[in-house]
Amino acid sequence: MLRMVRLTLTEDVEAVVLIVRTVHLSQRPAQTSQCRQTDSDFIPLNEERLQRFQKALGFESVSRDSGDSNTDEIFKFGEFIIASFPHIHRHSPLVTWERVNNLSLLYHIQGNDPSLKPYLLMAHIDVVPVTNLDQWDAPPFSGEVKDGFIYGRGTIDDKNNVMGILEATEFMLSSNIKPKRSFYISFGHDEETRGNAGASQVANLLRQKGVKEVEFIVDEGMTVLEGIIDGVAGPVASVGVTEKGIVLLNLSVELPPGHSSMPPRETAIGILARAVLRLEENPHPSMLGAGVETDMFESLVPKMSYLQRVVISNIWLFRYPLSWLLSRKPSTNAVIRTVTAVTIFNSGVKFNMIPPLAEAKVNHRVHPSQTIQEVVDYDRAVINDPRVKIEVVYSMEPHPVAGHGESDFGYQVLRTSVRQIWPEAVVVPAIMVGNTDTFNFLNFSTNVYRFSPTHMFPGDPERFHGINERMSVKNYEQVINFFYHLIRNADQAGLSPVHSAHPDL
Ligand SMILES: CCCCCCCC/C=C\CCCCCCCC(=O)N[C@@H](Cc1ccccc1)C(=O)O
Ligand SMILES: [Zn+2]
Ligand SMILES: [Zn+2]
Repeated sequence: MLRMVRLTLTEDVEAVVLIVRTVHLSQRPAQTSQCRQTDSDFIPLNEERLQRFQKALGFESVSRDSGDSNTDEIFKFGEFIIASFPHIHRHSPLVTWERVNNLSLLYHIQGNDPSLKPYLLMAHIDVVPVTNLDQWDAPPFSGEVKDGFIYGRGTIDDKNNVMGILEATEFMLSSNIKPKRSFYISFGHDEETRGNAGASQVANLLRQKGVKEVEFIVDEGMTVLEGIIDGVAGPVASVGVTEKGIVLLNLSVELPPGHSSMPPRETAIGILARAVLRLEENPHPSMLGAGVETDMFESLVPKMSYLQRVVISNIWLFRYPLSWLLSRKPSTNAVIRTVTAVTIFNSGVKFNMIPPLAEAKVNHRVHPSQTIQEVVDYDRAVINDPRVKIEVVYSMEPHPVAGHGESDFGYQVLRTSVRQIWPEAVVVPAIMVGNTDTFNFLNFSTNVYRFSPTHMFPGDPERFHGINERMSVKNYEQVINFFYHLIRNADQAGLSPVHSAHPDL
């Protein structure tokens, strides 16, 4: 249906008559949720639980490169997990668990209703290395609490999710609560190198066990964002319903070496530098309006002003100014286009020698509305220099889009659980801008969600793989309770009105 709307855009600009799509987004029903109101609804972050998280952060379970990781520390972290959660690992008859490939972990928690399809919770136990040690406000493997924040590599990627899932499951089992729906937990040990020794082996093992399908999958991913999307106040829980593809390119230029006193007009370094500059100066086009990000912006409408609503309801019309606005911040830019990061640049042998070879590594994260081939073709056209050799070292197409409607059970379980922890949050489908271990499990379900219950404010996205990775003590309590609610909600057949899990949350 179409209607005419008269708008005043600014005081200087005459009122403009626009034909706009009628989207009564402001009148959409409030999102609903449910929660039991009993003592067993809330898991307090007592000293014991906080200390367990701090100890988990103490393990230097670092993955540097494929085949180059601190396997001793990863193993010890696994031992710590096994020793710290007695109901999961020893007392409960509902749980079976095993080490996979020595370092990863797989659990099965038996529900009492075999007619319900199980689901899968995922996280990873490895972390990326630490850099810029002198700029950390607390040592990165200390788990030190400073001004209400727990510091350490892994606090947001991904020991928060590992420990949150374990605390929630342990609490449930120790409270003698038996789930109706069975679930699996997979903790991979090489996510940070995209290796095939961790989650990929867990997936193989599940297949060997005869598991063909799960109801839904939740892995690390997008987060609860506050103050990060310009013009949107309050928390926005962005749930990755798809994941960007990835292309790793090797660019190289080979030219004959020689004496630096008689240099050629161009060197391999100069040619490659120009190619890299062209890539940076010609970003891939905005895909705004072509996919999930449209659903995301439309779901944000309850948090928007009238003018913003008009813009969002008519992305087809405001695509260019909106793309320009979103492009200004790396975090929002990542949502609307394929991004390009030149991550490694190598060349040169000696001060007085013309280099025989220059190489650069380019890392693209591919928007779900594009294909790997389109990205490589675009790069080739932009570089426009046959002397630059372009090789695809690794690639993965963007993931399919998971259901995110009213009748998509997994999405509704997530949405309900988020609203119990953050009652004022709007839950929106989003594109996961980084990559996860879920690619190993895409054959098990079309309902794959990438979401971490991490509450992020401006400046926080940079902490991923960065300096001063941290999580507030309050947020860690929310993480535990989010997973606890998720496990309980997965047992519910339907949805009913929202209330928060605990007055303090
Ligand atoms: C309008 C919406 C605004 C969106 C703002 C986004 C704010 C940031 C929130 C979440 C970002 C999540 C990104 C973190 C990714 C974590 C997982 C990870 O690090 N995976 C690795 C996997 C990998 C890939 C290639 C080689 C080795 C490992 C990654 O993606 O780099
Ligand atoms: Zn991660
Ligand atoms: Zn990571």
